[in-house]
Amino acid sequence: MKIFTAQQIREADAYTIQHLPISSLDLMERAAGACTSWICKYFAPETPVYIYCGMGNNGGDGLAITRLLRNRDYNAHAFVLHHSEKATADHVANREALLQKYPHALHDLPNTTSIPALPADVLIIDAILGTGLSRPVEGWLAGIIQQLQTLHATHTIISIDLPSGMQADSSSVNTPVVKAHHTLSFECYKLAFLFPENAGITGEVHILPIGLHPDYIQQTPTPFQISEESLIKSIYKPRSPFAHKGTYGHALLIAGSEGKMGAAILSAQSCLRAGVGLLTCHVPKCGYTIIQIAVPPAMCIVDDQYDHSSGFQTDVSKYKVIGIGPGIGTAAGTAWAMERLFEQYRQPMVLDADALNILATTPGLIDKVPAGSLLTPHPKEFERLFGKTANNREQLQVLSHNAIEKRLCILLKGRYTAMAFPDGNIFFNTTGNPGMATGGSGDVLTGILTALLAQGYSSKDAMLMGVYMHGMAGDYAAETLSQEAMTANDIIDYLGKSFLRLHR
Ligand SMILES: NC(=O)C1=CN([C@@H]2O[C@H](COP(=O)(O)OP(=O)(O)OC[C@H]3O[C@@H](n4cnc5c(N)ncnc54)[C@H](OP(=O)(O)O)[C@@H]3O)[C@@H](O)[C@H]2O)[C@H](O)CC1
Ligand SMILES: [K+]
Repeated sequence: MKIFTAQQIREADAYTIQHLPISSLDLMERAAGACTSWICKYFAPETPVYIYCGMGNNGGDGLAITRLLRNRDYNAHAFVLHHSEKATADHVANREALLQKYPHALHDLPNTTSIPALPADVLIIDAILGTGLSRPVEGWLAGIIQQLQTLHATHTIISIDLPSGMQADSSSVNTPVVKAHHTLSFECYKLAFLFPENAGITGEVHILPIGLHPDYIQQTPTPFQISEESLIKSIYKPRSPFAHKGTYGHALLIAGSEGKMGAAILSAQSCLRAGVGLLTCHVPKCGYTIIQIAVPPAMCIVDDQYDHSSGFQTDVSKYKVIGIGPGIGTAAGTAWAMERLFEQYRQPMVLDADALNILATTPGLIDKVPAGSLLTPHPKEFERLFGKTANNREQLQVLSHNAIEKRLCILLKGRYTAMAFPDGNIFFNTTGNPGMATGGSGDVLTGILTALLAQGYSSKDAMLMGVYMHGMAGDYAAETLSQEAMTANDIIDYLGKSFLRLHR
C-alpha cells in the first residue's frame, strides 16, 4: 500500500473528481458515510456525540457526519470552531444541509470561547483540521486542542483523517496535537502515523477506503509504502520438487562469545527454520560443544581464541552468504577480523548487533561493507551508527540517505520497522507486537535474513520478507502464549506456521 503526502492526497482527490462521475461534495459524503458506519458499529445510538468541526473540509466531514448520525437517530451535535475567516465551499454546503434538516444540532464556537464542560458519557469527534494544516496551531485554537488533550483521560476521542494539529508528512513534536483513541483515516496511511513519536497520539488507526481513483494510486510514484501480505506472497518462491540441500545455499553464521552463546543458538535455529540449505556456525572455541549439542543440523567451526580474534576462516568464498554479529562482542581482535572479512568477501551479508557496534566505533569501516548487505539496527544502534536526530522525520531521512549513499539495505526496528533501500524506497512493516521486545528476538531476525539470502532472494526481497515473517511468527506466538510469556524461541517455533500461510 502506497503512502501519499498531503499534497498527493489533494491531487488524488482532484483527479478522482475529474475522471469519475463524482463531485467533491459527493466524495465528502462518501468519506463521512464511511466514518458514520464505523461509529455506528462500535457505539450505541444512546451515546451523545459531540463533533468539533474546523472551517475547512475536515470540518465539512464533521458536519456531514453529524447529519448522517442524526439520520440514524444518534444525539449528535456539531460545534464549529471559527479559527479562519472563510470556510471552504463543501464545508458551507454541509453546514446548510445540517441547518436545513437539524437546525438544533449546529452550534458555533467563536474564537474566544473554550469548550464548555461535557457530560461524562459524550463521544468526542475531532474534525477540526486534517491534511490542510499549513502551519503549527497557535493561540486560541492551540488552547482548544490542549483542552481536548485533557479530555482524553475521561472521554473517548475519534479523530477524522488525522488528529488535529498533526502534520501528515513531517514531525509535529512540541506542537499542540489532539490525542485520539481512534483515528479514522481516508484511503491510505499518512507517513506521520508510522513515527514512534506519534505512538500515543493517533490511537488505533483505521483506514477507510473512499474510492479515490485507482489510476492515480497506481501511477503516482512515492518512496513510502506499507509492506503487506500480498507483496510478501508475490516475493515468496515455492521450492522446486527437484531441490536438494545445495539448492538453498550454504550460509556461514558468525555469532556467539563466552556467555553469549545463546545468541548464536537462536540465530542458527532460526536460520535453519527459515529454509537455509546448509549452515555452518563460526564460534569461539568455548562454544563448540554448545552449538553441536543445541543445533545438530548445523556444522561448526571454531576460532582458537575466546573471541573471534584469529579471523573467521581462510576460505570464506565458498559460502553463499554470511550473517555476522549476534553475541560476538566488540573486542579489538573481533573488529580487526571483521575488517579482514570485508576484504575477502564482497557479497551481500547480514550485519547485526555487535557487528553494528563495531561499525559504529571503527571510522570508515561502514564504507567497506559489501554493497547490498543488510543492516538491522534498533534505535540505539542506529543512533550509534548515524548520530542523533531531532525527530522521526529527520531519522527517516538519515536512514534513507545512508541506504542510498552506501548501497545498503538498512532497517530501523520499531512498531512499524522502517526498511530503506539503495533505490530510495522505504517500506514499513506492520506485523509484530510488543511481545517481541524480548532478548534474542533480533538474533532470530538475523538468522531468518541470512537464510533468505542463502536461498537466492535479492537483498531487498530478503529484508521485506524476513521482517514480515519474523513479525508474523511473533504474532502467532503472542496469540497462543500471550505477549508476556512468549520468548525468542517461540518466534522460531512459529516460523513454520508463517511459511504455511504463504503457501495458501
Ligand atoms: N481525498 C480525501 O482524502 C478527502 C478528504 N476530505 C477531507 O478534507 C480534509 C482536507 O481539507 P482541507 O480543506 O484541505 O483542509 P483542512 O480542513 O484540514 O484544514 C484547512 C483549514 O484549516 C485552516 N488552517 C490550516 N492550518 C491552520 C492552523 N495552523 N491554524 C488554524 N487554521 C489553520 C485553513 O485556513 P487558512 O487560515 O490556512 O486559510 C482552512 O480553513 C481531509 O483531511 C479530509 O478530512 C474530503 O472530505 C473528501 C476527500
Ligand atoms: K481531524
